[in-house]
Amino acid sequence: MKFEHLGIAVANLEEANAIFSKIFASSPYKTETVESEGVTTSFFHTGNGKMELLEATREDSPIAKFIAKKGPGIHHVAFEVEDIRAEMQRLKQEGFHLLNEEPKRGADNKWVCFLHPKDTQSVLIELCQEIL
Ligand SMILES: CC[C@@H](C(=O)O)C(=O)SCCNC(=O)CCNC(=O)[C@H](O)C(C)(C)COP(=O)(O)OP(=O)(O)OC[C@H]1O[C@@H](n2cnc3c(N)ncnc32)[C@H](O)[C@@H]1OP(=O)(O)O
Ligand SMILES: [Co+2]
Repeated sequence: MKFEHLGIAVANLEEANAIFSKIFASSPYKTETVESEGVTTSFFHTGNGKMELLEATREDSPIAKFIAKKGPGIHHVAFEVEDIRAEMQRLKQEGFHLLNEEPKRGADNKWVCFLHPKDTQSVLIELCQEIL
């Protein structure tokens, strides 16, 4: 498993892009809306992995709920795997609760699956695999 990205929940993507563009001295390399998750994302390259900023597109988005409860901040950590179905099966057998039973299409050309934070020390973990 390899670190892939850190997901940051933001209230205003334009403002957050401006802040992180100054920090990284570069612009996001892409912006993408994933309607199934109710988010618009932007991605920055970092020296090691990526940073994903997420703004809610609707009130029932996980990002809208998170911001309403906790405010903007670190939302999830994503790890790349070679075979997402095999990892999902392995982790399910280990007793983790998967938040989706089938891989779903995420941003930046990935299949994704989330583990429930109640099993992972309150850290939402995303598994992802490149869509070939
Ligand atoms: C763009 C696509 C993709 C990519 O390609 O990178 C993404 O990153 S999409 C990211 C957005 N999508 C998701 O987060 C999907 C998975 N998340 C969920 O299914 C839900 O958000 C959740 C984690 C199951 C929580 O939903 P729900 O139970 O409806 O919300 P509550 O507000 O009632 O929270 C219950 C419980 O969980 C805690 N919580 C919620 N979010 C997080 C979080 N990000 N990290 C840690 N803990 C979280 C919340 O605080 C509650 O805890 P208690 O108060 O102790 O009960
Ligand atoms: Co993500």
